[in-house]
Amino acid sequence: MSTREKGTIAAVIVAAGRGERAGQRDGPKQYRSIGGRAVLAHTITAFLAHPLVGRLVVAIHPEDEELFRTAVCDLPPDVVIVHGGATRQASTLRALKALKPSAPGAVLIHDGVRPFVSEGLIARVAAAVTADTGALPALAIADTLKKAGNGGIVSATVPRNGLHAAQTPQGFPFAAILAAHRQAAAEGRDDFTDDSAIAEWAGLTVRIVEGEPDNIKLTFAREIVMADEKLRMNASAWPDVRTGNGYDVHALGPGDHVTLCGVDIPHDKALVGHSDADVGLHALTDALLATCGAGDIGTHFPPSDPQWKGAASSKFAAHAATIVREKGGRIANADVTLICEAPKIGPHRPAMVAALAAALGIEEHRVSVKATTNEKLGFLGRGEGIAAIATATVVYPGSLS
Ligand SMILES: Nc1ccn([C@@H]2O[C@H](COP(=O)(O)OP(=O)(O)OP(=O)(O)O)[C@@H](O)[C@H]2O)c(=O)n1
Ligand SMILES: C[C@](O)(CO)[C@H](O)COP(=O)(O)O
Repeated sequence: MSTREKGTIAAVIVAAGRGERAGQRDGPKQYRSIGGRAVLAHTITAFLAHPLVGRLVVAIHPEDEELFRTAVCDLPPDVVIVHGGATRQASTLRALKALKPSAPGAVLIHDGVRPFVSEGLIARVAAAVTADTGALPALAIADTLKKAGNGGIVSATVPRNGLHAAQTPQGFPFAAILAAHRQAAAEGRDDFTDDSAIAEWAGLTVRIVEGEPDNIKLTFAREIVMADEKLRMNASAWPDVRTGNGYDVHALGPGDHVTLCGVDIPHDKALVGHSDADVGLHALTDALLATCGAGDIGTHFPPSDPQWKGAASSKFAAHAATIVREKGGRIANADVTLICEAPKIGPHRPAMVAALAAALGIEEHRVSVKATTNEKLGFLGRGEGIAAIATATVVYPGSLS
């Protein structure tokens, strides 16, 4: 058993198959919707949200680029996408090669079509990988096993003692599994249905850890239907939707432009602040952090820290969005209201929406920017400053603790 630090394990998700056994009328199974999201989006979220997982590589089919972009639209930029090969084995090797430059100590290899992988299972497999041992989650066979001959006639009852059904994620010391895959490819072996089989063939010890009955592989159409029903039932039982709000104000001083919601607008004054003083992005950063009790902007970017002097505030909002995602959250809506007498916000609204969506890694239809004056009342009305309020709505899986 090994103790692992946060973010030190790499993961490969193979999702380049054609899903022939599930039927292809509705497209490849990894992009079919279960509980309102693509199967693969659920799987990727489970790994991105896991504290131990640092690097992530996803193997997709070259023809699925568009499907992938639509299904998994808020992917952090450091996730690597590779094109898979003709077999699961070939797809895995391509993904492992993409990980080589980052030289992780250990890697978990998972089927894109096992969307119910749990945080506990990922942790259990990761903990069982050592410098010279792989780890395989598996369940002891519960049914009596029959061998059938011609015409479905039973030819033998196979003793089930010691037999297990293999699951993923399977974990390995990275260099050893990459070498084993390379050796298998060099020797023309393309018949391995899982990575443990390749490791075993190459002489690496693989230890079984307890798998999970819920961690099913969606192989046939009926399993996709059942997965959808299960998620819909869970969601109607308790959707964990959280809202957070934020407020910020900065004084106006000498200058020739203001930066609001990521957009530079010519003005006869400038906002005064340690960073670029973008009140819209500051309020939104606080709103996002508030959805998961992660403090406020000052907790993460103290004004006393010289590295944030003049910083683009999009960095702050992007960091808050990463924290939300690490906790498994999906940003459903981000809403900012700017309060000022001038400059006029309307003409810049589309650019602001685009800038906020890009900073948070979400679609533009989830972003709203509004503006109002303060009816010439108070310090805002006298043009001494600009304020912003923001509301963020985030959907977290299960109950956030
Ligand atoms: N050339 C391939 C074949 C499979 N896979 C992935 O390996 C996992 C194994 O699941 P499986 O049910 O075998 O997927 P398919 O090969 O797509 O299914 P089928 O055999 O029914 O066509 C899936 O996530 C699949 O996308 C892959 O990345 N590249
Ligand atoms: C890797 C795997 O999911 C472990 O159970 C399985 O071996 C994939 O095999 P399949 O033949 O492609 O279903």
